[in-house]
Amino acid sequence: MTFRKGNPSYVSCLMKDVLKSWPWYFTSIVATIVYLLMDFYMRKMIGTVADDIIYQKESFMMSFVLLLGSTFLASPFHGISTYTKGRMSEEVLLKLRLAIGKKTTKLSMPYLETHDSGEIISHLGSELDTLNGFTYYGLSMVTTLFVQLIGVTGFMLAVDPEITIVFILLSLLVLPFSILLTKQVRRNEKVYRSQLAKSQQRAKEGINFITLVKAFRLEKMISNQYEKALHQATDAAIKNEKTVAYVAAAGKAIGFIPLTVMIALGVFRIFEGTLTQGELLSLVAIGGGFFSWLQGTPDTVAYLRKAQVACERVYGFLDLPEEENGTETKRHQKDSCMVKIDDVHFAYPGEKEVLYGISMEISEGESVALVGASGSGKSSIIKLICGFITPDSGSVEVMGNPIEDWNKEAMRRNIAFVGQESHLFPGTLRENLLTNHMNIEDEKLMALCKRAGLEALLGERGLDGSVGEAGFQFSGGEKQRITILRALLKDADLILLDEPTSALDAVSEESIQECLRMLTKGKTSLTIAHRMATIKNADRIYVLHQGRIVQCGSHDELFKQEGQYRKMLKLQELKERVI
Ligand SMILES: Nc1ncnc2c1ncn2[C@@H]1O[C@H](COP(=O)(O)OP(=O)(O)OP(=O)(O)O)[C@@H](O)[C@H]1O
Repeated sequence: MTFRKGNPSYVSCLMKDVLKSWPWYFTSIVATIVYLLMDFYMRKMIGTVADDIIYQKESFMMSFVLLLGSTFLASPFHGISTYTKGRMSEEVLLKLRLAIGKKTTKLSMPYLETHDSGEIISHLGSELDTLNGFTYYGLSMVTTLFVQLIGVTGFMLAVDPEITIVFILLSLLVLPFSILLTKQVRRNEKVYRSQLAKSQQRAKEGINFITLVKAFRLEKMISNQYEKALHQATDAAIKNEKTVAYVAAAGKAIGFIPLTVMIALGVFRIFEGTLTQGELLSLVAIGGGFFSWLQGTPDTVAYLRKAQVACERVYGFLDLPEEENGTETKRHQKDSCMVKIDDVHFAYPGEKEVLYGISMEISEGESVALVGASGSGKSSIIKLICGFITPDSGSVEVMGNPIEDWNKEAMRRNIAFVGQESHLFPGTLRENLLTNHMNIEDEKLMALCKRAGLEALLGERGLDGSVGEAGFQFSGGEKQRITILRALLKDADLILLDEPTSALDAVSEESIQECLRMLTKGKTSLTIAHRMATIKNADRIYVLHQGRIVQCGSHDELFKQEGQYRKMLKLQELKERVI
């Protein structure tokens, strides 16, 4: 996709994309121009045939053949113009859809965490539809405007210069009038688009979190928010419809002036003997056709303004800064520290600092744990290692390379992550397990699934059975075990676990611990754990308190110290005894 960073003229970006489909675009323009010229010629010939009949000229047959010939010849060009316009629009649309999809995966995490996904859905939906309409109708109208003007002027001038000049000057009054009166359409369209996006987001939340919505009886809240956004969108759309209606009505009223003046002048000239009835008929046919086209301009200009907003929103989205990526091709430097974080300070945009001078190391093959109260910054450290967030100061090295030098996709190929919530993608069980397009024999895959306690599941649907939308058909424990197997099959060098058992009960947790042991065996791992018992065997434990590392050591070392670790352990033991 072509777009220039920071350039507000996104319409020119759309034009560049249109020009990439230049064979279709130019064919459509040429076909439209030929069609228009033939149409004007045909209109002119109507008057000539009329005069030939009135004055019983011998040229009647010839004029009649020319009139019929131009009518028949014009039609295929109209067909070619329609097809090529459609073809070009679809090509542009496909490129934009692909670019939006790709962009979504490249946006920075802070952007995705702070923006509604409804925005992205609206870019892919109604905004692209508007752009499609623009490339199909609007663009050819704008591009052929001059041909219309020149064609009309030329053909009419050939009939009668005086009437032509009066008619064209009066007709052109409609253009500035349309541009001025449709100014506020753009403002309302912006409100319409953003509120529509908001309503789509609310609807999506209602569907995605249906269990939560029903359990907490949030239906009313969600539907109120949905309705409010939808009403605001509709209000803005209605305001626009009103403006367009006023402008269209006024355009029609003003529109009759040039036509009436032309007919009056023409009749006067017929009586004067300086114009024939046929010539007036030609003038009315050409001018009338052009004028019905020009009368539609208020609608067209309003539509172009809407398309401009859609263009700004779609290309503005494509112009958003992407996740920072190193340009060098880095590889995992064996025998170097897997992770080295040195004096890192970090604050989320517009928030106060959440990490204060964090320093930690994870050597190859080590199993390291991170513990701390909720909100102490554990997940933020994982995001730092994955390159989802960038430190404000200090440095992060992953697999022997400064994180800013890594191409993030290449780096993450070496990292497997299991988070607090598991998610299955629509598709088969096999597709959910083999994310790296790797070839693994079915027997081996089945054996792993059995070890992970997924035997019953396999029996029912096999590896190629569908997991359903978002894995709704699976229990939390089953989904989490599939997620862990997915990480295991990735065969990554570094395993990051962010409380993978926090959402499960003690019984499910036990079955998952076995999967986790399979996953981390012989690998370097960093585990965030809320149950202290699960990380007792870690080589090293970092204790985080309000964004700072306050203790570091093995379980035995930390247990001997009077500190945060011991406090947390005692608190948990107490809780478990009460339970
Ligand atoms: N995207 C974000 N934007 C702004 N603040 C954030 C964001 N993500 C986390 N925070 C804040 O940063 C702090 C640390 O959050 P973090 O998720 O790292 O803590 P945590 O120790 O993993 O917590 P928990 O155990 O509850 O998951 C918290 O105060 C949190 O509110």
